Amino acid sequence: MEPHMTSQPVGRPRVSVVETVERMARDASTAIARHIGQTLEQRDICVLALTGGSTPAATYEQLARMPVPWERVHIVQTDDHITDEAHGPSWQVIRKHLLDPAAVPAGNRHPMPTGSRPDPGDAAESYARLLGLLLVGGAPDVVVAGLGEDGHTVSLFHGDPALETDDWVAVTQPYQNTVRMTLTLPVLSGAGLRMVLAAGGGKASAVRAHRQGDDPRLAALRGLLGPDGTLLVDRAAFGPEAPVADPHAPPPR
Ligand SMILES: O=C1O[C@H](COP(=O)(O)O)[C@@H](O)[C@H](O)[C@H]1O
Repeated sequence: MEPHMTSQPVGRPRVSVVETVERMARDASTAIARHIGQTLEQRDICVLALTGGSTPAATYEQLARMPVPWERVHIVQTDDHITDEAHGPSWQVIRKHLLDPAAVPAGNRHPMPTGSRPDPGDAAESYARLLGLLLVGGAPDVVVAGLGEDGHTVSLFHGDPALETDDWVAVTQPYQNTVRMTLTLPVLSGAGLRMVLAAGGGKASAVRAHRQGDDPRLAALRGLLGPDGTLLVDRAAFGPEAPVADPHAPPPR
């Protein structure tokens, strides 16, 4: 078994460190499947809010191979690009690595209406109405997010008004030449399981800033994780000071 480490100095955010993206995928998919099972013991359906990007693909692939009752699991998006295509690139990642291999029923797939130009504001409102029908207690059961090299998570960018709104779904200012649709902290922060996945040395500076304190660029990450969310990183994203491995540490809860 590959080593698994946890770094949690007193008063600092919880960061779980694993050696490889494969181990990250195993730990994250195990935690997600366990949370789905626990939720379905209480209710008829479970709602996963999932991000795109490259990092969670391996997690989705492992989750797709697990014995999950997908007919009772609904998939929504945390964020995506507004494009001229029918669906944004993040939905393509979720569909390719999870929905199709797991044969998630069509009625349980809820892509953001990001192709709905020319009025993204209306599209965001319609997605918020859908969430109002699906979510119990105003939050998904599980949130899986990623981390940008500049410290953003989902599509909540430092300085963007989407960080301040009470609306559940927002349209961002242009970021790197794209406008995004994103769930916001009021809906994301209430999820029972919140995991942010970060891999590779490009994320090390953002992970270090998060561990060190209250850098304003990391406000979205802090808000999403809250006191009990997990930032799960590989050794490269943690940086050279990664703690000594504990091969017996359990996956994060
Ligand atoms: O820009 C974004 O990037 C992050 C991280 O992507 P990754 O490819 O490095 O995993 C992604 O999670 C986020 O949704 C998106 O806005």
